[in-house]
Amino acid sequence: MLNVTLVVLCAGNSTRFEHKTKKQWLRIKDEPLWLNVANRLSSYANFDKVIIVSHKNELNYMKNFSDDFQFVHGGQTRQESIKNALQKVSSEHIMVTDVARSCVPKDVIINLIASKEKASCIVPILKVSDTVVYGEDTINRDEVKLIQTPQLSHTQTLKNALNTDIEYTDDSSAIKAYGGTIEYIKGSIESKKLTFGEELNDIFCLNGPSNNFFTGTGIDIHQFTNDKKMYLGGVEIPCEYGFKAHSDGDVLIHSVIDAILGACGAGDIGEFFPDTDDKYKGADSKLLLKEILTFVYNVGYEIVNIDLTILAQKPKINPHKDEIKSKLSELIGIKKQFINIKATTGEKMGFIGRSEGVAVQSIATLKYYNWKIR
Ligand SMILES: Nc1ccn([C@@H]2O[C@H](COP(=O)(O)OP(=O)(O)OP(=O)(O)O)[C@@H](O)[C@H]2O)c(=O)n1
Ligand SMILES: C[C@](O)(CO)[C@H](O)COP(=O)(O)O
Repeated sequence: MLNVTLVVLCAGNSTRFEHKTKKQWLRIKDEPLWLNVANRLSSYANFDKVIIVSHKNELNYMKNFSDDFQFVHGGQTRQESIKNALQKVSSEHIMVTDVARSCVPKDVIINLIASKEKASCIVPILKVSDTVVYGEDTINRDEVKLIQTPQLSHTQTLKNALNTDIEYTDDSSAIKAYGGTIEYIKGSIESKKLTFGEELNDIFCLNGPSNNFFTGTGIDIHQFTNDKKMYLGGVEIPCEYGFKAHSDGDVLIHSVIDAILGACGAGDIGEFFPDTDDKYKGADSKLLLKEILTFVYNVGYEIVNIDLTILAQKPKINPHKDEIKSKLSELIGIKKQFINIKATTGEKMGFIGRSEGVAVQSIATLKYYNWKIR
């Protein structure tokens, strides 16, 4: 073993990226970028361990993709994320990389490892050939270094250096401020960081997503109660009953949420909004759907269509179908033509037929966000 742990930082919010999908979740065929980076870098060297630092909302979902890595929660900042990972590192050295640097070549990894005893922190850099102006002054460009990742640090020195309230933008700045030594090696233009949306055009080393479609089903059932208003698909339906539930009881939205989660392999509504959590008591299901959609878009999907069937003896659904479709279209952000609503009674049989409650079955189809054609 190398006595080096690889840490892949994937806990950022991709705020400056400004795409619906976060950088770390762009698909390369069927592989999210974070997994592509982790697999590729770990194939270049025999790391003791590979740690993936994940956004707290995405950690459980990430675990579905690989058993080969250890997953830890990220923090509010890049530095906090590294500190969380450091708690799990026992090797003498640590290599920290940004998932946003998706095309780091093998020779950079090999050179970092070969230099590991030379200083507290080994840093790949690019020199600058353009004229550089700082404020009003043209400065000596030979003195300018563009600092890249991955950086390889002595683990204990990095721990000590980050034991501070000062926020550093990279590991080497913290180690330098702590008094550690730095060794610069040649970086690579291929290690360019993906920060802004338009920089996607510069990523040549990666294929786009596969054209696969993903289908999920959802079923929800709620019993009538006469002390609540009835909501179906975010629309208030005039009826003597509402639905007994921890939330507002919008059985249609709950069923659609489960279908969407099913299509992207993300479990079910209860895993996101436990009915034991007081936070969701009386919750507006439109907001729950909004939260699920943010998650689903963040992790790389788009919604193609939704088809659903409402099983209800009462109320009559037909007069409300169009309004429900319009509301769903507005909430989900797909055209009305991609939403279909069917309704059926229970023919007076069973709990539907006896007008004890309503069930909704939904099917959702999803595809990957195609970042290559934007
Ligand atoms: N709290 C954070 C913030 C950032 N990162 C990671 O640090 C790297 C560099 O950050 P950046 O490229 O700025 O990514 P984001 O923080 O996602 O971008 P933005 O600042 O635009 O939100 C990325 O791999 C990012 O996932 C992290 O693990 N934890
Ligand atoms: C660590 C880094 O990639 C070195 O250039 C850079 O400082 C990260 O900055 P960000 O604002 O967190 O993207």
